[in-house]
Amino acid sequence: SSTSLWHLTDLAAQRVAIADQVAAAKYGTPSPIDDPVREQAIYDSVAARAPQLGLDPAEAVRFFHAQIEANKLVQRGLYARWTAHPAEAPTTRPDLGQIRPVIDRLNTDLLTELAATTSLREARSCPVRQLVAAGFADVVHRFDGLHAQALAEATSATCTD
Ligand SMILES: O=C(O)C(=O)C[C@]1(C(=O)O)C=C[C@@H](O)C=C1
Repeated sequence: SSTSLWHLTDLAAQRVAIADQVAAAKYGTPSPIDDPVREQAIYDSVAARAPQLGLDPAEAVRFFHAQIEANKLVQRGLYARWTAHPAEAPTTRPDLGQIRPVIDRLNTDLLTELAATTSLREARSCPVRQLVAAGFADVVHRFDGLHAQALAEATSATCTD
């Protein structure tokens, strides 16, 4: 099992960072930010894999709900930025079909690390440790305010109250 929340937090930060590519893939296309079918597929997959990792499916789904809300927070923030300042909008459009496998991999790694951090996430010290880890990740990933806010959202479901 893990001795810190760092790896889990770094994985969440990588998932927040990849939202930039997702937004660039969808911006200016008819594909909406929200894809409920894709979200449900993630929740179903997470819930199905949770028990063999010793995780409560509902708890695992709650954690991934926060990851997806964080991702959408970045996408919406970037859309607003790009609409207000078209010069900042991406000039090339990545293929969502190539980004989702990377997200799938991050989801798998997050689920594994969620299981490895169960005792840390249940500890009284969890909230302050999570706050410190997220602040460190903001610096390591050079996050701006939008991405730092998203990582705060993503890590809001780490500790089990
Ligand atoms: O895969 C997408 O289309 C995304 O926008 C990423 C993501 C996610 O965080 O996994 C976020 C919003 C969508 O509703 C579905 C999934």
